[in-house]
Amino acid sequence: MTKTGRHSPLHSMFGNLAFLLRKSYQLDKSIVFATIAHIPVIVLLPLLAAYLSKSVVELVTDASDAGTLTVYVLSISAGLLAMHWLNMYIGAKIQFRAFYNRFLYIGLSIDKVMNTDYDNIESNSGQHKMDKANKAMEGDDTGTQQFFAQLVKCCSNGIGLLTYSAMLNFLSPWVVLLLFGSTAINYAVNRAHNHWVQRNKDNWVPLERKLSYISKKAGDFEAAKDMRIYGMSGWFRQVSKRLLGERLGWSRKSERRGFIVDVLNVTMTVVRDGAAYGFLLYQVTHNGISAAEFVFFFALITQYSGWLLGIIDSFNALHKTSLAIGDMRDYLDMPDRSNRGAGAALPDASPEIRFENVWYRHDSSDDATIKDINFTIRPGEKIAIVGMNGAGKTTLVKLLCGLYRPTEGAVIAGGRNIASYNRDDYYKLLSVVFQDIYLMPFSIAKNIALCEAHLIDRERLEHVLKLSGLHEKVQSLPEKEETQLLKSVRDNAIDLSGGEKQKLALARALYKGGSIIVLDEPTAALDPIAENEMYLKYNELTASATSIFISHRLSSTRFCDRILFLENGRIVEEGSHAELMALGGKYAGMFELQSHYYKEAVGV
Ligand SMILES: Nc1ncnc2c1ncn2[C@@H]1O[C@H](COP(=O)(O)OP(=O)(O)OP(=O)(O)O)[C@@H](O)[C@H]1O
Repeated sequence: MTKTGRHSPLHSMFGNLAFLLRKSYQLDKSIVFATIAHIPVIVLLPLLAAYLSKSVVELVTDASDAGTLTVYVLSISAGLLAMHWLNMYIGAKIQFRAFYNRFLYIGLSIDKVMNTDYDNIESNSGQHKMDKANKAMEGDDTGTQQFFAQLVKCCSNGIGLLTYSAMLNFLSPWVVLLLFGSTAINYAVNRAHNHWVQRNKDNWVPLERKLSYISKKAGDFEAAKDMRIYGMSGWFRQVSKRLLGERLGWSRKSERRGFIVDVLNVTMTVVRDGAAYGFLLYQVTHNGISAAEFVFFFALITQYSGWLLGIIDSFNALHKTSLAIGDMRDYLDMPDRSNRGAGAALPDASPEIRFENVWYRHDSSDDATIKDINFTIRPGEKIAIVGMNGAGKTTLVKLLCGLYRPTEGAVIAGGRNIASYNRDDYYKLLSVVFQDIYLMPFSIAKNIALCEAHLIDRERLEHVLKLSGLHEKVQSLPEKEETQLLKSVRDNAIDLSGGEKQKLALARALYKGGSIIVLDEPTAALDPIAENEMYLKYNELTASATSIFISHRLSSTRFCDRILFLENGRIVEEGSHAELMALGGKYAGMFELQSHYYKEAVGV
């Protein structure tokens, strides 16, 4: 949808600048000091040069001797050279620190993405905020890196402008008025253009996100098989071409407007300078100002337009920077609704879990995914949740984990609403194997223990490797549990098969030793022998924990104490395997359907 309506940024320009100054002062004081030191140097440099020209003309017209002239010129030139060196030194220092600062902000963004509430980054609005914020941090030309250079330019241009205005006032206030008035017009035009860009960003940021997804996926090894077998490359190219076309359409609009703004700026500058020089010549011919004064004022007027253009450019750049910083703040300030402060004490043993009238609706959906769910899992009880694809099983697990907050109702663990626990404390209770398994380019040991090598409990590691069925495989590798994973990142690494990854994820959950164990389709990729071994060991795996087992293979539910059958977000049947079979309802129907093929195969 195209949006061209006006909407104001949430943060004011000065609010954003104050934020960045304050934050940068906390993170890296030296950049703030370098910025302050750079401003007077930039203002004094051209003034010194103008003064040098004026003095030389004065000495020549006063017929001073060559010796005085040489000493004078040499000393002012030495001063100028020293100022230039200082200017370059501080400029380089600011550049380097700004680069470093940008990485500090990237660090803040990484902290945010890793720590903010899960639903903040899963939602479309959260993703959108993250994309816009990343634009303030990705690359040398972005808000967080450019801010200090632009601030230096803006302040030095501002101070230069005031100083030169005061001096040109001696020549004529009309010159100052002419120079100043025309600048105000330039500024207004540029500001309107920047606002247009900001207002319309929402039209192209989603396009860029899609384009970036396509370029990532096209080069992603994981997608390489499907790309080839399903001949997706032509289709990808078409989608990419269409998106690029839309994106270029917006670029064209923006460039066209930018071009008109540039033409206006240049025209105003030429007219302004022409009028000022004309006035100066008139003063020479009619009011008899001296040659030295002419040279001095000429230099001032020339530099004045430099300050003026500089102030327009740097103020506009600062304004752009501020908008980008506003985007970053919108993202960094995204509030967490979960409890991040002191929370209730965690239960000592495996807790009772209760869902009380729980409803959940995804932001992007009209219908609720979870509808008025009520159930209790006793401490240490083993529950199976079954149901068709999309019934809401994983959503239920995310609610239990506190990754989603119920739209209505409450999830109770250990007698308390889980919202009353500190969020990160509560996570300590949980050992979860999700369907999508996340491996990192570290050793197998680190992938299981998720900590530095010296902190790994080796006995525990060995134990969980055996329990998860991965021990034999690990022992067969030359470097055993120190074998590195992810070939796409490390040369000396290996990749695990789908089933081995699932075993590793189980080992990770067991190593953590949470008192609530949730296994979401943990056997989907296991061979029948490995699957059977896991069922046999299930009591040992989940000993002393309250556990939830989600599976489509209904044979697996027999070792659970109770089964919840979920359909369209509601629990429609509940009981032990025997009870549900006796009921002859949906569970029994599904079980019969699955076992039918096995019976047929063995001729039962
Ligand atoms: N982030 C989301 N935004 C909108 N809808 C979602 C989101 N995540 C899941 N859904 C929808 O919620 C419904 C339940 O999804 P869920 O993953 O809980 O099902 P499931 O029972 O675990 O399915 P499966 O057996 O296939 O794993 C689905 O219809 C799905 O499309």
